[in-house]
Amino acid sequence: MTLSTLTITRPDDWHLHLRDGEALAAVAAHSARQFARAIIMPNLKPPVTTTAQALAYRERILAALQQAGVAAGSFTPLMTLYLTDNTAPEEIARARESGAVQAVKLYPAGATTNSDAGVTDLLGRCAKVLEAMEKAGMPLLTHGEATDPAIDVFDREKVFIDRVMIPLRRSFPALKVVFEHITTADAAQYVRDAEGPIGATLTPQHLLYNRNALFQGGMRPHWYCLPVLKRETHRQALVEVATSGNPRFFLGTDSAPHARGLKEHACGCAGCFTGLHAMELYAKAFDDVGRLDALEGFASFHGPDFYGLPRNAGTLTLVREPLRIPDELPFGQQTIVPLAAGETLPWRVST
Ligand SMILES: NC(=O)N[C@@H](CC(=O)O)C(=O)O
Ligand SMILES: [Zn+2]
Ligand SMILES: [Zn+2]
Repeated sequence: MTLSTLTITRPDDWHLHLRDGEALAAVAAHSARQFARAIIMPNLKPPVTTTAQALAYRERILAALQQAGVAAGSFTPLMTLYLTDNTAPEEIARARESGAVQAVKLYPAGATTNSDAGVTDLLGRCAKVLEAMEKAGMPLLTHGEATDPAIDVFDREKVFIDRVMIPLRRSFPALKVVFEHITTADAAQYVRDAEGPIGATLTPQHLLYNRNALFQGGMRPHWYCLPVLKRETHRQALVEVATSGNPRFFLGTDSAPHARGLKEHACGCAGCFTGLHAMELYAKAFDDVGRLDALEGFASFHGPDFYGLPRNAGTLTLVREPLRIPDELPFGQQTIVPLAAGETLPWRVST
C-alpha cells in the first residue's frame, strides 16, 4: 500500500537565508508556512557581526512576518553571528546572554556570496574566539570550502576537510561544529565517522540533483549554488546518510534567494531558492528511495537534538498530490525563480 498522507512533527530549517528589506518581506512567510524555526544566516551587506546587529535583524524578521500575516510566535528565527578576523571573544558571552543567538558562522573569505568580510586564517586569527565558543557550547557553522583559487571548484569541499576541518577539530575537540550544506561523499563519510560533537546539514538540491542538472539542454543558472552540485556518486552518498537515521545529519535548506535578473546574468549569483517548497522537495528525495519513514528524524528531531533545543510540539502534514512549482514569484520590484520552476512534485504540504 502506498502512503497518501504523511504527518510528521513540525520541522525546522537549520540553514536559511532570509535577506533583508524587500527580499525578506517576499520570502519570510514561505519558510514560516513549513518550519517552526530556522537558523538565519548572517551574510547580509554589511554582515551581521555583533549581537546587537543580530537582535536588530531579528526584529526586522519578526516585523516582516507580522506584515505578511504570519501568526505571532508561530515561527522563531534563531540568529547567528558572522565570524571575522576581528570578532572579539567577549562577543560570544554577549551572544549567549542574549538568548537569541544560537551559533557563529564561518565564511572563509571569498568562498561564497557575501563572504568578503569572512575569515582569512581561522586558526591563526580566531583561536581566542573559538576557545570562547568551545567553552560556551556555542556551535560553529562552516561553509566548508577551501578558497585557494588553484583548487578545482569541484574539489574545494574535500580539500577543506584536510586543511581546515581536521586541524580545527584537533585544536578544539569539544567545539560543536556543523558542516553546512555538504555536497560530497567525502564530507558525508567524514561527518559519519568523526569523533566528537559534529553534525551536517543537507540541502534539497544536493539530494535531488547531480551536476548534470546545471547543463541539461543549456546552462541553467537556477541550479547553481555553492558548493556546486557534484557528480552522481556523491549525490547517492548524501541520500544514503540523510535517510540513514543517523542523528548527525539534518535538514538545512540553504534557501538563498537572488532576483531573477541576478541569476540569469553573465556572472550569475550562487544560490537556489527553495524556501517556497522545501518540504515538498525533501519528501520527493526521501520517497525516491523508499525512505519516507526517515524524513521526520532528519527534518524534525536531529537538528534540535544537536542544538540542545526542544523538539517542536506541532505537526506538518504532506499529501500525495501533484504540486506544480510556479515559474516565478514576486520579489520586491523584481521576481524570483524557485528551484525546478515549472516541474511537478509528487507531494505537497497540506494547508
Ligand atoms: N549557497 C549559495 O550558493 N549561496 C548562499 C551563500 C552560502 O550559503 O554559501 C547565498 O547567500 O546566496
Ligand atoms: Zn555556504
Ligand atoms: Zn547558505
